[in-house]
Amino acid sequence: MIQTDKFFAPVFSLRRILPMLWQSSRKWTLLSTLLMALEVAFGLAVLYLLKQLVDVVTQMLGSADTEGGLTQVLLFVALTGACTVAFITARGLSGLAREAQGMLVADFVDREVHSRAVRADLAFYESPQYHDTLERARQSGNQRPAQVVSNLMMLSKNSLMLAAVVILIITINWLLLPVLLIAIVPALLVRIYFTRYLYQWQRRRTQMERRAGYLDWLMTSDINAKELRLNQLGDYLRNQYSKLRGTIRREKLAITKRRTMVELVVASIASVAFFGSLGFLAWQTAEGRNSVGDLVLFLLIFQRAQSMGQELVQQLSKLYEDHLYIGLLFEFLDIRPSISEPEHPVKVPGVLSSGVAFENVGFSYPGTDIPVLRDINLTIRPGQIVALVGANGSGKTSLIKLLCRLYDPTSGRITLDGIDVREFGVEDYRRVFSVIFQDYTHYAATVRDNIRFGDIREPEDTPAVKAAAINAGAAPFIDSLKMQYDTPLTRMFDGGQELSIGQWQKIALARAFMHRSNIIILDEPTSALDPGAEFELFENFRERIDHRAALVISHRLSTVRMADYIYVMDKGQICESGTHDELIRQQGIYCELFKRQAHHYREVDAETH
Ligand SMILES: Nc1ncnc2c1ncn2[C@@H]1O[C@H](COP(=O)(O)OP(=O)(O)OP(=O)(O)O)[C@@H](O)[C@H]1O
Repeated sequence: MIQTDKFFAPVFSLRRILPMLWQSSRKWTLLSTLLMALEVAFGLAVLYLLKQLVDVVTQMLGSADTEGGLTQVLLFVALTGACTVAFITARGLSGLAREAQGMLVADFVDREVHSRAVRADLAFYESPQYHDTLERARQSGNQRPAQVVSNLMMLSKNSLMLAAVVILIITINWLLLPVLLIAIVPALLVRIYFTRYLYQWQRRRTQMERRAGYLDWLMTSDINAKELRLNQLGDYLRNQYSKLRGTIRREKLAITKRRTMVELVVASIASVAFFGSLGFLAWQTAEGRNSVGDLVLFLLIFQRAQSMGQELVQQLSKLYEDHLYIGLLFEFLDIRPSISEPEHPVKVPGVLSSGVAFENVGFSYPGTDIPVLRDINLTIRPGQIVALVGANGSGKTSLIKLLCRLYDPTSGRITLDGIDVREFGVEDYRRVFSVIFQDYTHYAATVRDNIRFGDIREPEDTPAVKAAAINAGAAPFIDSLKMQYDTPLTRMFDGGQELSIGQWQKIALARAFMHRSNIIILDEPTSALDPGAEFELFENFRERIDHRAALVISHRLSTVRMADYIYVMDKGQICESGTHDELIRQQGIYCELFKRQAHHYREVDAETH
């Protein structure tokens, strides 16, 4: 039963492929099917006419009316020629239709992959399994779905043609049939065995291929170029890369070698079978038990049957291979976000009344049982500026990820105006926030788009872009750029300009200011800003963010000081909270940190006074 299931498995994957084809290229699918049918019809007609031709010639050899026979022969030759031309035309056009269909389907598959990729949980991006699944989906290729159907059509075509040829061969001598099977079946089994073997090998080697890809990126991308040169890592990385590729190459070559040897043996057996039959038939003809016409037909047909059989074998094994690889694509397309939409989403309030609250929130990253956040209770009220302070790895960024619902808490809950955030539609809820993360993106796009991406619903010429740039302190340097807001950024494409890290950070800040959200979240927003720029930003921060609520993470306590309320985190927990003055009075971790940072400034003050 399992074997039957396996055998028909490629057909089952069709259930998912056919709707895909229909959705992506209805017209070309119909056209290529029609042309393929014509190709089969003309192909069969050619075979039939060929048989008739041989019969007429054989009859003519034994009859006195050579002239009448000759006219008939010429008629069949002309008909066979015409059908051959029609066959070639149909074959050419159906190839064209298949190619057009293939391109459309490939684009459709790409769109599907991208749609899953942009909706997948952040957790997928942060796990190696996700990268493996994506890499395999990519390996499987966006052409596969179209290939499966085209192969299936070719398979049906060749099966029909082969059936016709087999009938012709039986008319010569039925004993030739097992010989034909010997020529075809072992080759099929060998192909299928090696297709599966190679597939399993490739599955095992996904991580190795990805590592090689990663090393290639390290050696060739601009981001790493500086470090690579100064640390002289080039040769080391090249060696690592060569070693990996060497292992992959050797293993693959070993499989190919084995396959070639086995295929050689199988092909030799098929040849022996063919020449054995030829000898047998020649002997039968010499003995007068077969006509010369039969021998001619055998020579014409048997080789053709053998090559058709080989094509059939190739298509069957290709179909099997496509089925295996398309499974990888479906594996990726079946990824569903675990951050799910509620069945009846509650509308997110336009104006917040009590704000956001963490209630006894605990969290571990998926796939680990190490608690990154424990027992977090925290509130951000409308209009309030809240700061989050803590050592590296204390859980500040993780807390933001939870707040924006990039992850859901493992325990406790987060509420917005008292409602559990899981009751809101995900996208609606995320619109409450505008965020800049530490590792914000440098888009290879114009300055305008880099800012407008904060709220892509705004039109291209929105004045909000300039307003955001002014608030972020980015406007002066943007005005000095050659094409101001239309300057393309990064050196990835022609005419692009690179910015300094601090300038990029100002652009990212402007992007966060662009979106008219209720709460602005800034994760280390001033880490690359010069002290002057930082001072300017926070001097009238409340006006800059239009009296909205803000959550600011910073290691610079001079920044943190202006917050209305401060939470201090340590090892995943909130260990202190209060206003700056309250925390100083508590004489705890915050006070200690503040004193240490202030100490350096006092020293300078003392020296200069
Ligand atoms: N994707 C992840 N999967 C598993 N663990 C993670 C992941 N991201 C972070 N962590 C772990 O969670 C803990 C908290 O990390 P987090 O980035 O929240 O700290 P942070 O306070 O923002 O640190 P920093 O000040 O260095 O930015 C760390 O121990 C880190 O190793």
